[in-house]
Amino acid sequence: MDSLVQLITLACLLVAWHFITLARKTSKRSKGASEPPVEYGWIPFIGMGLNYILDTKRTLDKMNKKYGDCFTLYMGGQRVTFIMDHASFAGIWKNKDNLTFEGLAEEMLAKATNHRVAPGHYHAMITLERKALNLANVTATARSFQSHLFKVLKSAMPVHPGLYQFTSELFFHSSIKAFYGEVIDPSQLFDDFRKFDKTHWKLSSKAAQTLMMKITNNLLSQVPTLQSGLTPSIFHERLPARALNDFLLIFIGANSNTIAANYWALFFILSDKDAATAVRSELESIKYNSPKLSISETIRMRSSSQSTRLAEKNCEFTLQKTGKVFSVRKGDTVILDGSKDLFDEAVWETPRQFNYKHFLENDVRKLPFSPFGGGISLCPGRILARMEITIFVAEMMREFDVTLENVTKDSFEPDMARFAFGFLEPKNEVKFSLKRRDVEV
Ligand code: HEM
Repeated sequence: MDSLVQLITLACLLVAWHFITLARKTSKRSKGASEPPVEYGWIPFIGMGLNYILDTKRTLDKMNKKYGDCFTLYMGGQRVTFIMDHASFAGIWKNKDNLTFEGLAEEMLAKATNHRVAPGHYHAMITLERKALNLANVTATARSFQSHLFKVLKSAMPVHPGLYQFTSELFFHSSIKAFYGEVIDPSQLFDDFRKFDKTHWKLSSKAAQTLMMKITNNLLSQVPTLQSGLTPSIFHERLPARALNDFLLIFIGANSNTIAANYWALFFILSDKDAATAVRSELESIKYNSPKLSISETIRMRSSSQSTRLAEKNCEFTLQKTGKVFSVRKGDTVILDGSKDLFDEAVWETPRQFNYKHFLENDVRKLPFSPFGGGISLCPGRILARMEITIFVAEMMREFDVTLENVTKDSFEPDMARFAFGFLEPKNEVKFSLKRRDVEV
């Protein structure tokens, strides 16, 4: 009996091996001359998928060192080509007929929400969102955000174990009120949001999907008619209920990025004497240069977003730094990752250190810096995000003397878990104290 089991096991292993070898040969066979080098990894089918999920940054750095600025990783049966030369991004973004975004975005949304939008629906939603986030609406939302923030700051401040939790709660409260109006009670949403925030980068996580549905349902039950905040102008176009859910979800999800950005901006400015002095002196005037520069520098230090495209046809692109032409196949995913150039010693004076002068002394258009993506998927919330961060930092520093306690090397460490999915969170909480300043605002 034992030997029969062994025989069957051996036969199964042989058949499996045959298919694995066949699959690997097939996927390697049609490699064209100008295709980027491919890394298949050791595990059949999964390929480099596990390495990438477990430690994205390390995997990309390793591959970049091995192959240069363009390479393909075979992951979960798919070919994903990475381009790490920022100078080449503009050309990719311009090629919007061959390299598209919508299908991928629908896929990501389906994974995050467990709901597949109707074909073409994502495009309709985003078009509406772009229209809604026009300058007038964004300015009104930012003003509303400022007044809600101000109200909370004026009231008795709750005690928090650390600056990140404090920032999250304060920002979430004020931004949700700014969007959905006075009727909403953000405290009913916050705990679920934080749980979601901790898991959402694992887009296919069941827990993240359940939490997101809970948050949107809670939100919808609180704001059935959407009578105030920014939302009425958005919903003039009457979306069906399901679309409304997706829509709210995108807005809520965007908070993850902005919260982390607010935190790091405040933290970096407060822990850098020069930056803090420059920002404080400008808060008294109407000139707001230093906060803006510090925010750009914060984004450089801690954003980790990628820009993703799907190849609709076989197509070619040129790597600007080397002039080398590469091709991708129809169906391949193309990911633009600018993280390496954000720390390039040839570009930044002190690449690993917060230095707001990086943006003072350079023409931003010439820097390898596009944290909000580009082309058809350029972030529609970028202006609002920058306004909110500026307001947050300004109000905090105007209202309080904020003292960071026990700042060590560990306090500067980002948590890399969210790398490639947006702004990095801090790995460690920083204790702080607040002393109200006696100023008229
Ligand atoms: C610091 C804060 C933020 C950062 C770093 C950020 C970054 C990004 C990036 C990198 C993309 C993808 C671009 C691409 O694929 O090329 C994106 C897309 C997007 N962002 Fe943001 N974002 C932020 C805040 C916001 C806010 C506040 C909102 C909404 C109010 C928002 C809404 C969106 C939406 C809807 C998309 C998808 C666009 C599309 O599918 O065409 N983001 N963001």
